[in-house]
Amino acid sequence: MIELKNIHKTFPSKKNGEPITALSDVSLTVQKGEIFGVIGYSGAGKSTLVRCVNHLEVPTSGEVSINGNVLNDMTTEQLRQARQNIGMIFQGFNLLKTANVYDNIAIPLKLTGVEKSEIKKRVDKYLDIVGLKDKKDVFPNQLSGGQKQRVAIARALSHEPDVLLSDEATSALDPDTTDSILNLLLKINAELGITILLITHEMHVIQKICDRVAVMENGEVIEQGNVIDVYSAPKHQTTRRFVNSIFPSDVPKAFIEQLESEGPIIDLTFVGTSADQPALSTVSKRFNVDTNILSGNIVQLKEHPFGKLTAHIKGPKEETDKALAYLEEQGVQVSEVEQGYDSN
Ligand SMILES: Nc1ncnc2c1ncn2[C@@H]1O[C@H](COP(=O)(O)OP(=O)(O)OP(=O)(O)O)[C@@H](O)[C@H]1O
Repeated sequence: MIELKNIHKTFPSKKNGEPITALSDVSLTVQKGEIFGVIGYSGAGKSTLVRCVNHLEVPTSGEVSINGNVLNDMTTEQLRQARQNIGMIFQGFNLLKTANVYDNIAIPLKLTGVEKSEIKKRVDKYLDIVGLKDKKDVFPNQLSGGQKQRVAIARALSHEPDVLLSDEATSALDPDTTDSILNLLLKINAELGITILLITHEMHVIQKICDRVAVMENGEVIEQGNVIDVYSAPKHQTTRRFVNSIFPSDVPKAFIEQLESEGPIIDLTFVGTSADQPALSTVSKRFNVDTNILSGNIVQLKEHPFGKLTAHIKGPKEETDKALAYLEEQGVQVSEVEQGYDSN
């Protein structure tokens, strides 16, 4: 379990001005065995946060603990040992260019005192897990970006950590390669039970593999929770922007404004099995309203379908009110789109 309590991090300003606050009172708990994602725009403080977890950045104040061991209190030697339990992968892979794949994994193991026969066993085991058994003798410049990241993952796993930190590990990869690396992280989490804390600026990464998510802005966590809850009822404006970004509306604002005079425009969010229910179609049969779908899409969250429709409900106010209440009873999240839909 990773526990961050009231973390503050400031950096001295380069021009002797005010110190830069990168993290402000951040508290997070990542449960053992889960995949936890931190999302935010550039400069939100994500990298600083993830680097505080293994004390690559030492927090200005606040406490970091892994499996109950508080990193702040540790001696240099204790911290070195604790870090072996925390693997990390990076956007830029950080491989040794002059060493082949085998040595990229073997050298760090040798430096931590692992025996030669054990090193061979581990390199073989983890190259097999990442699907690169046949690339042992190859040098990094002969590998694709996805293969380089697989080597980096094997290197991190070879220390047999409980925790894997991922700092934008798929940001430099194309969409298909990103998906294959995300599938590999899912496999590692499921089969080896490794807890994963990842940071990203891509919603796709969150929805594909994360159980829980925290949203960061200006060095603060502005919202956190189960991915399904945060996606279906985002509270903060920035979270809504992220969620809307996966459902870009192609309905012209002027058209929506024109329709609004004849009845509400609503966003309907479906979670889990209710995504398959034709709730909207029953509404026009039960009540004196006409429904018209303006746009819609369904995405797959880690385990559940999650859909959003923008629809126009046309009819007398008392009937449209009843229709909206009925939809909510059916487990559909309904929110009225006011003054035209704006995906930003
Ligand atoms: N070593 C440093 N010295 C001074 N300021 C820093 C340092 N590292 C980060 N910062 C500042 O702290 C803030 C948060 O940066 P951080 O890199 O953690 O954000 P981020 O969300 O990871 O952004 P990005 O996605 O662009 O990497 C920024 O204002 C940044 O300029």
